[in-house]
Amino acid sequence: MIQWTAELLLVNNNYKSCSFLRFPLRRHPHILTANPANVQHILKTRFDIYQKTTSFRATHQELYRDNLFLAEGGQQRWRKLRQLFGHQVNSRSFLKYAMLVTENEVSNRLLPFLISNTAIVVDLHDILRRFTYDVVFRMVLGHDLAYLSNNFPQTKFADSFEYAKELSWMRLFSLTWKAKRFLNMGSEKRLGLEISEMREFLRQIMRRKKEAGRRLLDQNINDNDDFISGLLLMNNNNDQRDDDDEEILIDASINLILAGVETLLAALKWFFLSVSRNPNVEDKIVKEVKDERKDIRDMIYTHASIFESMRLYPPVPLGGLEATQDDVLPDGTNVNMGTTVIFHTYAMGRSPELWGNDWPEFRPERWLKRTEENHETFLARDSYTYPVFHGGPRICLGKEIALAQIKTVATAILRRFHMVPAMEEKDYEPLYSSPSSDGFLVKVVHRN
Ligand code: HEM
Repeated sequence: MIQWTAELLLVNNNYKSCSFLRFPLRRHPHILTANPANVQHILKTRFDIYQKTTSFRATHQELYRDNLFLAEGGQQRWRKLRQLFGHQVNSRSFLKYAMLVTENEVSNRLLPFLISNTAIVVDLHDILRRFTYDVVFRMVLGHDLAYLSNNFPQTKFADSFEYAKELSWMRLFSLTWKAKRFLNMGSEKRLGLEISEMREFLRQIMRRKKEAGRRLLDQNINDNDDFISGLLLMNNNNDQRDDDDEEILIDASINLILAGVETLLAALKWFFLSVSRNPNVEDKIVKEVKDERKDIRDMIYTHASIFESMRLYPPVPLGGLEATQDDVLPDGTNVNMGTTVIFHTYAMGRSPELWGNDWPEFRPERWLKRTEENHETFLARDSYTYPVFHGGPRICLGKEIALAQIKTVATAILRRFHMVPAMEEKDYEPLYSSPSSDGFLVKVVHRN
């Protein structure tokens, strides 16, 4: 679906929006676009009249509930939640904590795991999936899931989380989900059970956090700067919190875990895949990350390579927003109220008009420029030409953290290991952490 809609846009319709794509049996028409001016229009200029789609909100209501992701942009509730999340996510203590957790998980779990599994074929997708759960869960709740380990443990939370996500998505393609929900049967019954399990797991952690009076959950690391502890701290009367507050904190955790796990996993997975397919790029990254004089922030070639892999393989390939009023896009396309405008991030990353005829090449150099003093610097693009992290008032809140985390993992791994793909090239598959994913098989080889 991602590939053929991208071709539809880039090959048949070139640069214009196409409004003929109507999904059968759906009441609302969809417009596809790969035009940065249109993207800027819906994400920023007319932000107030473009909302999360009615179908997405209906199908994902039980999973996200009335929290940041589904709250309508422009409305008071979203603004309040955005401010609350933003205050916490962008605080210095949280950033520091997020990086401490990432470094800790890399050195204590990921690297030892890879060391004990060198020279055999492993599924990097599964390893990174477990790793990202551990990192994000700890960042959000200060709790150690211990999901990445040599005995590949099951974790009820991750299983329920992934089923709940998949079943919510499947509703978009089902004509009978509302009837099944009413009758509480089949996939709807299962969805209800998985969400309850997930929430109960989080509820127990919340209670332990409160009971412990925010004592450290993990003695190895200062685990009280996590996202939820920060929110609890904002309210001095923790003990007075009632069950409603507890449910809101559970909603907030689910929203942040959903935002972080899949995207980080997809970004890491496709980064390693792209690098392993491009030995010239890998050599340059290795040279940079092995240079002991360089701080991680100065590793701009690695930084550029991360942006380049997300250009070709964006963790979130499409963004769709529904018009709440009639409108006209900058390229002249009429948008009737109720129409969903989909901006195609994946297609945009493959557009010759935006990236030149060498767009299929994995070439981090396109993100670098030389200054007059002959220094190489990073050449950023605006977030409407490169909407990988969304753009406008609703831009990804975790962008800076995510980039620092990807860089930390990338440098730690590539400094020591070379990943040799042990499977045929596969197509881009945007179901990032689906339990049914057939993985990314590699042989982990020690450098030197
Ligand atoms: C490479 C990694 C990441 C990418 C590519 C990414 C991309 C995105 C995108 C495209 C959106 C908009 C989604 C939508 O509204 O439909 C978004 C929103 C968001 N992201 Fe990220 N994200 C990443 C990592 C993270 C991480 C690690 C966190 C958590 C710390 C995070 C937190 C959020 C939040 C809270 C929102 C919702 C913002 C709002 O609705 O106001 N993201 N992200």
